[in-house]
Amino acid sequence: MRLFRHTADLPEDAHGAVVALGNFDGVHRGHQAVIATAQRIARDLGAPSAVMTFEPHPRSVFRPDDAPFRLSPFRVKARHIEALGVDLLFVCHFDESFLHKTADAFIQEDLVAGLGVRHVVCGYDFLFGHGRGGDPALLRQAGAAHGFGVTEVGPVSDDAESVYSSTRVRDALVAGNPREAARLLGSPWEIEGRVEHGDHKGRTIGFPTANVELADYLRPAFGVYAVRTGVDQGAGTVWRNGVANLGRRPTVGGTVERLETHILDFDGDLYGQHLRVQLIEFLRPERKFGSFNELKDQIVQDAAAARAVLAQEPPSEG
Ligand SMILES: Cc1cc2nc3c(=O)[nH]c(=O)nc-3n(C[C@H](O)[C@H](O)[C@H](O)COP(=O)(O)O)c2cc1C
Ligand SMILES: Nc1ncnc2c1ncn2[C@@H]1O[C@H](COP(=O)(O)OP(=O)(O)O)[C@@H](O)[C@H]1O
Repeated sequence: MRLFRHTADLPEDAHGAVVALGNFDGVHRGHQAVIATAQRIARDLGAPSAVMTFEPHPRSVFRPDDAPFRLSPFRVKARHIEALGVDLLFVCHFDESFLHKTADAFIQEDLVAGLGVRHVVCGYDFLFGHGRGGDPALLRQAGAAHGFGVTEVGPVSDDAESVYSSTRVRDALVAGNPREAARLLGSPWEIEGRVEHGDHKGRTIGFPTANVELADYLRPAFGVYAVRTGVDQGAGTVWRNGVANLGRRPTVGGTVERLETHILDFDGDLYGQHLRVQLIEFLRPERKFGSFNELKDQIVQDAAAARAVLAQEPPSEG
């Protein structure tokens, strides 16, 4: 997959694509249906398949005071989209000037003059342009005038006939239900980040933890999870079982919200490395213990519980 952070001066072979448009936060099953539709049409037309997305997420520009809500920061979103087999990824920088661009100007400048789109695919509820003035009907009109096709993908639902949405995934995670989130996403939800130094206390109780800041990530239910950890190593990602605490660590007077993972049956230096942590099952809420020793006894039990849960899980992929 080739990545472009602009829509002007594209190489000739990046023109004329079939482009799926959207924010695609989480790249859940509904998003995957939109992207798959673009890929199918691209195959039929013999054109490249593409995704156009917006970064930072428009909501963080419109409502900067909202609590963190991201399911997939850009790096993770791009990895998911690449894994689907998309040829081109276009990222529009969603800044003040982009925010003021009208829907017509976006179509004219970015889709037509910039990308020379062959066909555009979007979800039924896709709104774009200043004041959310653009919708699929406007795209269809513009397509007829400029000579590109438009396909609107209707709501995609699960067995319970509920429409897949990023909000549903967020609600499941906040409710401490990572299995439901994984069902909606098609794979376990994960947090990814660089391993940072903590207080170096974990190793003194036999449970060193690789610490990752939560940054812009949505805050799921605080507590202890059975997890899979992934480290990129040349040929691919090596997945290992782990047990993690997500929260503030009230026992040691912690204030920063972070994810701390103890990797089972592992000993190695992870500082500075990129760690992927998939939340598989919620084991218990975070608690304030009377002493560090009491916490240690609980962690021994948490590790055993995680081991039992993960022994039943299929291997992680990707
Ligand atoms: C499985 C597990 C469960 C944990 N549960 C809690 C908890 O319930 N409450 C809490 O305050 N800290 C909890 N912690 C966090 C520990 O306080 C933390 O790992 C310890 O302070 C070491 O921190 P360090 O990485 O900065 O050395 C947990 C850690 C792990 C690995
Ligand atoms: N099984 C393991 N799980 C997680 N980290 C481990 C493990 N074994 C060794 N480490 C290393 O130890 C570090 C964590 O040790 P710890 O004493 O908790 O210090 P810190 O407070 O800096 O996290 C990790 O960042 C990693 O480099």
